[in-house]
Amino acid sequence: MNIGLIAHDNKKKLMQNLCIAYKNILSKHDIFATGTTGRLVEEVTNLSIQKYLAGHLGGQQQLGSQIAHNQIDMVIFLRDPLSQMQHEPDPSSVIRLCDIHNIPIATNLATAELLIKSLERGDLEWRNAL
Ligand SMILES: O=C(CO)COP(=O)(O)O
Repeated sequence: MNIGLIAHDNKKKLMQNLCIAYKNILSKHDIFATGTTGRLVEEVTNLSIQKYLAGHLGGQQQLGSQIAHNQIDMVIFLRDPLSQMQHEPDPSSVIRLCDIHNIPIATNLATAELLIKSLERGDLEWRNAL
């Protein structure tokens, strides 16, 4: 499965901890991430991550483009609903593209954990048949 990761600045530590906790599952999949999120996760997990540009420099659009081509099977977008920075792109375009292609997307920790566990159970295998 191809997994997309992106986190607003205030959620990057949470993304690092999530990826540490589920490193063994994530390591069996191909991970794509916006630049800073990807670098920070790599630093703490040694996972190999294909990194886009930084989110505000076009990385979010690069991820969106892959989603638009239905090439991403699951997205974890840990967004900050309370204090999103001015330079941080709005998540709505990514969420919209996921909804167009029926791609599972988690925007908070609870759903992210459910999705990662579902990966391990093979619940998303139907995406291979697309
Ligand atoms: O901008 C982002 C979320 O809006 C994420 O991009 P970075 O991972 O490069 O910080």
